[in-house]
Amino acid sequence: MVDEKPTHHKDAETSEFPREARKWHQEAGLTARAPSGGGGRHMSPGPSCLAPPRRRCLLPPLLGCAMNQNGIRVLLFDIRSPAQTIPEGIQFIRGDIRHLSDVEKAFQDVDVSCVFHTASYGMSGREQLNRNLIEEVNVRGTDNVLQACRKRGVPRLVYTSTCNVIFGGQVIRNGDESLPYLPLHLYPDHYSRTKAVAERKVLEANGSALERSDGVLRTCALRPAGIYGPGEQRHLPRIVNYIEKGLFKFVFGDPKNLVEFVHVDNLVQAHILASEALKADKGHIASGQPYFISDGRPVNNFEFFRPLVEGLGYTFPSIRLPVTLIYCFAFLTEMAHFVLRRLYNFQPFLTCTEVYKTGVTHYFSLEKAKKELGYEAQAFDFQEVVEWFKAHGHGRNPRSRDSEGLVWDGLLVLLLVTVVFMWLYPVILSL
Ligand SMILES: NC(=O)c1ccc[n+]([C@@H]2O[C@H](COP(=O)([O-])OP(=O)(O)OC[C@H]3O[C@@H](n4cnc5c(N)ncnc54)[C@H](O)[C@@H]3O)[C@@H](O)[C@H]2O)c1
Repeated sequence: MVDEKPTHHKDAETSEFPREARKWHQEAGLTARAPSGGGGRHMSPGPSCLAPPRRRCLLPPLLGCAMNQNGIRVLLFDIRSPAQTIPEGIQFIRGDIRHLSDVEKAFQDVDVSCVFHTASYGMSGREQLNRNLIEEVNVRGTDNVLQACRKRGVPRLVYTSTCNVIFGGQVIRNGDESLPYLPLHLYPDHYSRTKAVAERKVLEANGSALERSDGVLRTCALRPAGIYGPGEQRHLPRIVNYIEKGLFKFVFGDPKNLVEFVHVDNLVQAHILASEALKADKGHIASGQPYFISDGRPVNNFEFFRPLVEGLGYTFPSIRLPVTLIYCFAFLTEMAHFVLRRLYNFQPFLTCTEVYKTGVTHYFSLEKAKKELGYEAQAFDFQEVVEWFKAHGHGRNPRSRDSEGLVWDGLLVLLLVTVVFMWLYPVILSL
């Protein structure tokens, strides 16, 4: 994703999507503002950018929208078309980051001043198990972006990394950017491993010479916690699906285990601040630097989702299971997926990595981001997420019958008995 020279909304009127863009504006509550000249310090998406409950919480379009609102021309490069019609002033280019020719095509005939590399693959669910694709998108894709930046003389690159580049299932409390990467074999999943490899490549590319100018490429990486917001499409629909199917019957791990999340608007703000902090007038302070980004409020993973469960009219589970038991269950599910994937590529209930990410304490200090980027996390109410789901037809019907729930309860008990049995089997044999 790239931003360019400042543009005027008049230009945008002749852009590719004028009619749809107007519709999007109306749907999303977007109000076009006069361009600021492109160098604005406070480039916030603001409440008018994409107003709940209609908007979708997807980082690339929201970031593009925020930049665009400040009068900056934006090119959105993605393999998938945006779920919503994009606003005026944003041009969408379909392409595959795995193909250098696609990436280079996106840079043609434009004077790109900053690339926000947010594309990735394999973070959650069954995606996590597709190692080849994960490697190709996250590592080769990043190589292609770096190559295109150097070749086309792009001076700034902000990479959207993840806090998982230094988390391998170990307890981390208030960790900071001095924590080392893990040896590659210790990453619990291929997504985290490839994100770490890609982040290193991005940070090592800082200071490399540009082909078309005397300048150098300046890079930095943001390491967000789990992203949420109204219309988030990766984690929340899966969770709501489990809740609605009656599968959210237990929580696991110690209630004192803490993780953290970041509202998409805070993350958008962090990206904009990071791109500014790569400029000369900020002393290139972010050059070659990683930054943890979150809401700054460590919370128990399940408690974080309590407002969603209860807000949709369901009962928050009172059963609490040990992490090791759930890990065993996840391991068996992954094995079953491995064996059956060609016949039936089902969505695993939980993967081993998801058990770590949700059940083991890991949260990070925001001090560096505050000091060097000027990042300040705004507080958000989870109720807006609940309202989004309600506005999209979710929520328990009080008159609904519980028979389906009983079937799922039965299945769940059966699964747990199987797991416990398999867990105890070696112990029984050794007696
Ligand atoms: N969602 C989270 O909780 C979370 C947490 C930490 C870090 N991150 C990072 O934030 C970024 C955005 O997260 P997200 O959940 O929106 O990610 P996502 O998986 O939805 O993917 C981001 C975008 O990459 C695009 N993409 C995938 N393969 C592509 C390809 N081959 N060519 C071009 N585009 C391709 C997708 O279409 C999508 O629009 C990612 O880099 C992710 O690693 C996300």
